[in-house]
Amino acid sequence: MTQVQDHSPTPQVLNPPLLGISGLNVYYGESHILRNVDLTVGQGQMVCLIGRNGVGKTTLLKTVMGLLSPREGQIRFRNEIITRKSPHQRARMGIGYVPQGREIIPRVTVRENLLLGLEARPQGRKGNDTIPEEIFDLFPVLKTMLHRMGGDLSGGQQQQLAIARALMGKPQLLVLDEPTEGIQPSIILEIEAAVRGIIEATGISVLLVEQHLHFVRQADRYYAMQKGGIVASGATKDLSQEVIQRFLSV
Ligand SMILES: Nc1ncnc2c1ncn2[C@@H]1O[C@H](COP(=O)(O)OP(=O)(O)OP(=O)(O)O)[C@@H](O)[C@H]1O
Repeated sequence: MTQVQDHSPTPQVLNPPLLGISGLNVYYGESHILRNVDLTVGQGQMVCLIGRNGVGKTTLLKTVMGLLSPREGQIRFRNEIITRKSPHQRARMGIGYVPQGREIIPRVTVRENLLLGLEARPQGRKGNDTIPEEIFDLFPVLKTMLHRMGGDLSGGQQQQLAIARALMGKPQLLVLDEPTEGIQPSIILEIEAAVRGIIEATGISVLLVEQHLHFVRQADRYYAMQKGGIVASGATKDLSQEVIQRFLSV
């Protein structure tokens, strides 16, 4: 397997990473899915995980969120070992998650979907919670739809709602699983711009699974997966045609 040379400074040298994954091995039953995965996300960094279908990208994100338990390895967040913490604990520590398929609740309003995101705050929800204006600055379309049912929104609008809901918990790390899957090209650009806008406005970090090259290029660094292992990594500005052709379906 070719290893792509990584000449960018490792984030650990500059700062302790916000998220540090080492030696992760994850199984579904006896199927060995993730193999010795190491990955870091620095403070304020956007990191993109690329790879073909079925290589284990979603499995890795689910393990970061605590939805799957690794057989071996360690996950650190803000310098604390979180490998055995529950998804709920991780959310309250500051990891926001937008799963593949978005998981918008169809029969409650957009407003209520957004307020559910407050459950991830350490103090949970109060009776008189409101939606901060910054959410609508990032996703103006949601302001006009607050009283619509979540299920009545288009795919692109639901994706924006899912990201906005995750931001309601004020995460330090936002984990996004293929936010542009099944979404029309003009809306992909809006989502891309919003994710960049979130990083610029809040300084949070992003770990993202993505297939669209234009979006991948917005990230600072990439990790490429094959058969459950990381086989290449580096700065996205150095993404070669070879890596693009091997790991992205462009
Ligand atoms: N619940 C499950 N039980 C058993 N095997 C599973 C389960 N979910 C996923 N797998 C297998 O684990 C492997 C990795 O799947 P995963 O969804 O992590 O891949 P992926 O890279 O995210 O792909 P995609 O882009 O298609 O979502 C695949 O071989 C898949 O068939």
